Amino acid sequence: MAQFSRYAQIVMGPAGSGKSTYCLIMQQHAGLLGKTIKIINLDPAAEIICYKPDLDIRKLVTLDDVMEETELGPNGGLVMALEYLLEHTDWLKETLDEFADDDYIIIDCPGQIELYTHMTIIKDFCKTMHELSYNICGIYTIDCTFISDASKFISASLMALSAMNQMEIPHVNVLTKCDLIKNKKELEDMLDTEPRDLLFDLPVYTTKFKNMSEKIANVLSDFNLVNYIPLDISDEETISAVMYQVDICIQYGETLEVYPKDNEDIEDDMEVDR
Ligand SMILES: Nc1nc2c(ncn2[C@@H]2O[C@H](COP(=O)(O)OP(=O)(O)OP(=O)(O)O)[C@@H](O)[C@H]2O)c(=O)[nH]1
Repeated sequence: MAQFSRYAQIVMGPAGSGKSTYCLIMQQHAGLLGKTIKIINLDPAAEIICYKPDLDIRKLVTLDDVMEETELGPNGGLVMALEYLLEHTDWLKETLDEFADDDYIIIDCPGQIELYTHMTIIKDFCKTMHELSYNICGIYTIDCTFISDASKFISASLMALSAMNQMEIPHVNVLTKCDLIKNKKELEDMLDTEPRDLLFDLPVYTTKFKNMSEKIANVLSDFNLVNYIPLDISDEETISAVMYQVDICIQYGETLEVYPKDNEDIEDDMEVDR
């Protein structure tokens, strides 16, 4: 079995779901706690990014390069650019080796979900990272409006499930943009409710689809397959809670002390120290 000495998160999710913002927020949060998080941009088509990448696929290859040199369109070109990266793991390794051994890495992926739901390219990238001793947790970002009613909840859960199933790495679903939710209690209630108990809210188009949705919701409930952690970027407590969950997933033991679950824990620790 591979021995991991370094840690990383790979951030996946639909276009515009808040992947880059998540990376920036986690980097800033770690900075406040005296930890360094390095961010890798894996999107060769990215134009404007809200953080300064520490490693950037665009320095090796851009989507425009690929499209100019081949007859491929944007989707084929994106896959080819990622394949090019995997053919140049020396470049990747060289840059990663410049990071300190205890630097934590967050990898920001492109928003084309087929990359993690039915293609193997991102999975292959994770295998390469494993070979470079990184233990990786998959973060799947879902815009909180994507689960605002029962039918959206089922669709979003199936989407997250396909990524979990395809990637086969520890996985955390993060519900992004929760700062935009006015009724936080409603969100909390929804997250506390079993998927099968959300069905009363389901619009009934045909009996066939209602039956199918019920069956899917029952499977989600029975196997406790998909859970979401809310992230409100204006609330440091929720940022800590996400980090804590990820740390547990990849057994990042040291950080359990550095990223307490919430402010009460910080205060408790201070009491003990006194
Ligand atoms: N209010 C609020 N806006 C957010 C949050 N996260 C992202 N956004 C906004 O949503 C838009 C998309 O955010 P990004 O972080 O670029 O999303 P992305 O998933 O990286 O986008 P792609 O790389 O294009 O797939 C931007 O306008 C962000 O400012 C959040 O937590 N709260």
